[in-house]
Amino acid sequence: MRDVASRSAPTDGSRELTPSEHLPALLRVEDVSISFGGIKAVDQVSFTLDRGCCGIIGPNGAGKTTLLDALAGVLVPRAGRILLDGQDLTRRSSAWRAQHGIRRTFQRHQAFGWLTVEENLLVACEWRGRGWRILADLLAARSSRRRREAHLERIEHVLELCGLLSVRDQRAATLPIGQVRLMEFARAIVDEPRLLLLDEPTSGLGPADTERLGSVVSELTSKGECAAILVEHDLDFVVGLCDRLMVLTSGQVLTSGDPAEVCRDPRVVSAYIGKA
Ligand SMILES: Nc1ncnc2c1ncn2[C@@H]1O[C@H](COP(=O)(O)OP(=O)(O)OP(=O)(O)O)[C@@H](O)[C@H]1O
Repeated sequence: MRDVASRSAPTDGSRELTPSEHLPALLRVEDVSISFGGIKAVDQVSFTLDRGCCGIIGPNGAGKTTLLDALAGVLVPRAGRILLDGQDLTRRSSAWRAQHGIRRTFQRHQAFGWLTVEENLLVACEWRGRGWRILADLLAARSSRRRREAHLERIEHVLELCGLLSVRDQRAATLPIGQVRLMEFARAIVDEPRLLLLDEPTSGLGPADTERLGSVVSELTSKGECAAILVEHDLDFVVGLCDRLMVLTSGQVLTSGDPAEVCRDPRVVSAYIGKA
């Protein structure tokens, strides 16, 4: 089965359109399959993403998290390929992918509880600083002190965006779950990712924080600073935020395209929304 989720692709998934027919897509997923024993968790899924935000919805067990795991390098597909800028990363590690601008948040939070909020973000910046961008970092800031200052400036900006300035010096373990999740989101965006993979980021957030998170994702993706894939059960949030929507059922792409149109698709209504 082939499906397409690029910003300007048609809803029937019949043809891939990228900004330039000559440039490779930011992300290309080709016939990816992942099994756990006899369970086909992801079954020949294909799509491309160049920019914007692509939402993935589907019933429990549809394969959404497994697909994100494959994109993040947590799982290796049994078949198929994943390409970033045309480069095959199917068998690359999570660390390699992170160094190349892929960031992931998890359904279950993975904070460094003993570090402060600011330190959690600093870890993300400093780690990347020792990676492939070290030369750029060295040119931008000739001493580690100056590099640290640049990171702190960026962190300050991201903490403000995410409404976390007032808790910057608090240990992550002492925060309520909503703020921990916001901090993890902040940590994922602090180092200016190219591809953001968000797994149920609104889980545990109140309405105000959900709105804040949505507006930050929208700002990042609409400016073209990064593209995002959003797995989410909150359909209103997904439809409001995403410019593409892909529906997974039993590991396969049921349909993809414009979110409002996809939600009107009778197959989606009966398989997912349940109001046929
Ligand atoms: N580590 C694992 N071992 C065995 N089976 C697994 C494993 N992870 C996922 N599965 C199975 O793979 C299928 C897809 O699971 P996955 O978690 O990707 O679905 P999902 O769409 O993210 O569901 P949810 O919305 O509940 O998070 C399910 O049948 C699940 O039970």
